[in-house]
Amino acid sequence: MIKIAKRNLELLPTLLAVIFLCFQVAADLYLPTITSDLIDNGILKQDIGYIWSEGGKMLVVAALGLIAAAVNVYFASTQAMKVGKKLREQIYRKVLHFSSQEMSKFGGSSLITRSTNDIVQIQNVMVQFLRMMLQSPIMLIAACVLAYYREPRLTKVFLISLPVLAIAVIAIMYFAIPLFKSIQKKTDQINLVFREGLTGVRVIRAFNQEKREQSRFQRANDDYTNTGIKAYTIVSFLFPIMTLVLSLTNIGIIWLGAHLIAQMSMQVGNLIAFMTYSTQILISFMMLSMVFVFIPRASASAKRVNDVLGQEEVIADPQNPVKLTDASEASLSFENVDFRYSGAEKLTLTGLNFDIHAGQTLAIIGGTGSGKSSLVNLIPRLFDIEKGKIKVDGYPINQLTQHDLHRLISITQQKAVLFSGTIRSNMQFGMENATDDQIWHALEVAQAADFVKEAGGLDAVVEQNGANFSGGQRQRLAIARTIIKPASIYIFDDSFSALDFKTDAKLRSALKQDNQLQKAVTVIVAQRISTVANADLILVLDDGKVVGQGSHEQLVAENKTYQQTLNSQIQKEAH
Ligand SMILES: Nc1ncnc2c1ncn2[C@@H]1O[C@H](COP(=O)(O)OP(=O)(O)OP(=O)(O)O)[C@@H](O)[C@H]1O
Repeated sequence: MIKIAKRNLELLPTLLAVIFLCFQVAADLYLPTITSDLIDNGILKQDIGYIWSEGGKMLVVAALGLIAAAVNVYFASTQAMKVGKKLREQIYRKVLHFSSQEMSKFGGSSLITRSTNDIVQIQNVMVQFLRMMLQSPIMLIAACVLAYYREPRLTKVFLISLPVLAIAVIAIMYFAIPLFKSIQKKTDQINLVFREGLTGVRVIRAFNQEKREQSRFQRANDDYTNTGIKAYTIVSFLFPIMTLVLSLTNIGIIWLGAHLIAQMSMQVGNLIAFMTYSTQILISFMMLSMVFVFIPRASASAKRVNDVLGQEEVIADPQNPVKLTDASEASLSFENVDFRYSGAEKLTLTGLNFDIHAGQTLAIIGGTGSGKSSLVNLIPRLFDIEKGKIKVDGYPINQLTQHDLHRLISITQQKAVLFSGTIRSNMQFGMENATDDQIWHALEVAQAADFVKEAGGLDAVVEQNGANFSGGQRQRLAIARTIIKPASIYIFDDSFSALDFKTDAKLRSALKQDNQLQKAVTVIVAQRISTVANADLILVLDDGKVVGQGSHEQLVAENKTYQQTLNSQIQKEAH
């Protein structure tokens, strides 16, 4: 919490919040003194002039206290909101740089909880800190001193009531704090189930699994609700205990005070003032204890937020990166590359060696799970290799900043991802200042122009995840976005699989004729031989190893795996 406060609170507004809080406390503490004077010197002596002047003073002090409180609330709340805003921005920025390893460490649902619910906990405690946490101790100490100064004989009552209250607060904290901490984890679980249900809603309905999913959600929801009920039930005991102690304390004070007044050794005004201070002491004590109940929950949240912000990136930029020059020509080479997913026993890819140059196409073919996507994901450094060297345009990729490396590469992932917006905004992801002509050209090459025209042109709406387009249309839009970006290496990871044979052939021939792509290296991952047959170099992958490498003709003549794949596909088509 302290770390977050230090980094994100602004000095001047925080200081102003504290200063106005002090004014408010001073006003609250001054009021009982005026009341006491008003009773002893005004009411008891029936001095109407004095009553008017002290009454006026009370009004002014109360009004000033109110204004100070309002100003304090304004600065405390705006600061807390700003801290929340900064934390959300920092988390989002950080997450955008996370590799898959870091993503899977936290999990998407937990990252959402951390950037919403956890930050709200921190915000709430920030407001409490700038109000109650500072106000309560100042008030508590000052009211104790002033009460003692008013009537030391009555302070005996506190020797019983304060320890009773302290024991009650400690007991409540002991039971409630662990529950508050676990509530955050349970929120993660609710989000996880909810998110899975939302993304898989069609599958759930198609398999008639609504009841099963509903009961899975209910379990997570019940778990969260029951923990919350338990925690707040325990905390709710604080108020009755506090009211009881407050009433008993007042009875004790009145009882003792009445004796002293009867003995003529104390004035009525003093008793009234003392009782006000006593209420202030007990309320401050309770506020302070409430804060101590909520601090652990917020500090658990702060830890969860700090864990994300402090996460070291597995894939880091080099300390002295090589600068890109315009002179370099497109090329891609793998030298003895081995790769393994973190925690995996077996190497996912072994002994990869190839070299490909501007204007050439590299195709990667292989069965499911053979390592095709893993291989292409190594090029933009989505994962780091264990051994060997990968060079893009002659630069070893680990010597470039990731920003520079990503400038050289344009990729269509296996699962086409589109963002909500318009066709134009999605295309501008590839090139920020793309003109309409450039966008239409990319759409033509990607065989997407026709359906985009039908959908209403470049301003046609794209729903979340591109849900208003078919799988094949989404793939073509993703391909167009890849093509529009000026790059040295164009990667299409199984991007043609949802296209029919005719569109696939037309698209590949348009890619070959495109000026931009002719100067670049094209990498195509595919399962269909027809998609890869025209490539300059074909890698045949099997279980992470290259079992064949060469042109289509060479592989047809010499490579068994390739021949088997070809035969099985010819037979399939014949059927
Ligand atoms: N993020 C990951 N963490 C751990 N293992 C992974 C990860 N992604 C893939 N794998 C494993 O690596 C191997 C290669 O997977 P990869 O996705 O590269 O295959 P692929 O040839 O692209 O398959 P497909 O054609 O089905 O897409 C598989 O055994 C898979 O289980």
